[in-house]
This record gives sequence, C-alpha cells and structure tokens, in this order.
Amino acid sequence: MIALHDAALSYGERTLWRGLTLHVAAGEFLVVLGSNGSGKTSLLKVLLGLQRLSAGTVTVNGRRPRRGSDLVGYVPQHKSVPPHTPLRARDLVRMGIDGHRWGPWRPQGETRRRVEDVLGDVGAAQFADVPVELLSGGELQRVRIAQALATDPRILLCDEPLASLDAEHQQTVTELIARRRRTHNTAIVFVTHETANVLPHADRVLDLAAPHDSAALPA
Ligand SMILES: Nc1ncnc2c1ncn2[C@@H]1O[C@H](COP(=O)(O)OP(=O)(O)OP(=O)(O)O)[C@@H](O)[C@H]1O
Repeated sequence: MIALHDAALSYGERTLWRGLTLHVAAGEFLVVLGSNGSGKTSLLKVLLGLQRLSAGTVTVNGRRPRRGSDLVGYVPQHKSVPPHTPLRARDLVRMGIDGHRWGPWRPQGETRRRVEDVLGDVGAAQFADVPVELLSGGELQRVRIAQALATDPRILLCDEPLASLDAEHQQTVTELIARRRRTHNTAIVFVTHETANVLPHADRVLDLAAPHDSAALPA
C-alpha cells in the first residue's frame, strides 16, 4: 500500500529525516511517534502528494502520491471550526466525496446515501443536521473521520486525531479507526503523542526521533 525507500525530507539546510525505508501493508496499523517538529505531519504530506521527498522514492497504492486521491483518506489535526461556519455535519462529510474538483461525478441520491451510511458507521447519525460549530470536540472528530472514510479509502492517514480530546473520546476515536482496518482491511498511519490508547492497536511503531536507518521498529 505504502512504500518508502531510502527516503529523506529536508527543508533548506535542515534535514527532518533520512534513510527511511518503510512498507505498510493492507490492514496494517502503523503508529508514528516523534517530538514536535520531527517531521510527522510532513511525512503525511509526502503520502498525500503535497510535499516532495528530497531523496529516495515513495509510492502509494503502487503509484507516485497524488493530491485528492479517493484511495487515501485524511483525518486532520483536531481543530475547532471557526464560528458561523455555515455547514452541518452532513455537509462536511459530503465534501469528502465531492470536494475534489476533478472527482468522479456521482448521482445525488447515491451521495446522500453514502453520507448517511458513513455517519452511521462512526456513530454520528444523530447529529447529521447539527451545525458543525455546535458539535463537541469528540463529535466533530467523528464527523471528520466520516469525511475521511466517505470515499471508502484503502489507506487512512490520521494526524494527531486525539489531540485535545478527553480520555474517553480518545478511546472512542481510536477504536473507530482500529475497527475500520478490521472491517475493511484499510491500512492506517496514525500520528500521535497520545500512546496509551493507541499502542495496543499498533502492529508497528515508527519513531521519527530515533536513528532513521532503523526507523521502522516492531511495536
Ligand atoms: N513547507 C515548509 N517549509 C519549511 N519548513 C517547514 C515546512 N513545513 C514544515 N516545516 C518545518 O519542519 C518541521 C517539521 O514540521 P512538521 O509539521 O512535519 O512536524 P511534526 O512532527 O508534525 O510536529 P508537531 O508534533 O509539532 O505537530 C517544523 O520545524 C516546521 O516548522
């Protein structure tokens, strides 16, 4: 699903990581750790086709990463939404389906059903029509996961999805994501600083603060 070979990422003179060789298979749950600024988000950007490597190679689903791929879902870092955002939960999820300008055209009924299904999958059906600015942090994060899953991706990239959630919601959100890999064989790349709830689900841990030629360590 994901293959990096001898990969390096530098911004100007500053190298964040190098010598990174890593394979993530279908259904695998990879946890990415590392201190602030170690390049975790930058790694996800590489996989999303938003950032080029400085050296080495990367493929996602056997191809060079490209923006807006339906095969890759992305759960961003938790942030509250700006006040007066004129969107309901279901609108946010729908943007995961037809937010890509060049995405395939889908009939409206089909899109509506898919939005209902995916909101149901993450236990968010009851707040489908609630304006996103009124959702709690944990509710909003479920909706963001639904948005990321809306195109039925084969790979799910999660960027600190637990930040600023309480312990109970951290557990709920982690279990939602872990369930997805069991039910759909989705590969998960999970960037986090919160290890307690997440490490029990991990197949492997990549520590970007560790020496990079031994970066992919068994969990
Ligand atoms: N486009 C860019 N140009 C130059 N420097 C950048 C760019 N993007 C990120 N950086 C820098 O690279 C470093 C790594 O950033 P990144 O967001 O990948 O770290 P991170 O490991 O996700 O950190 P955190 O845990 O704080 O979220 C940071 O110091 C950041 O300021």
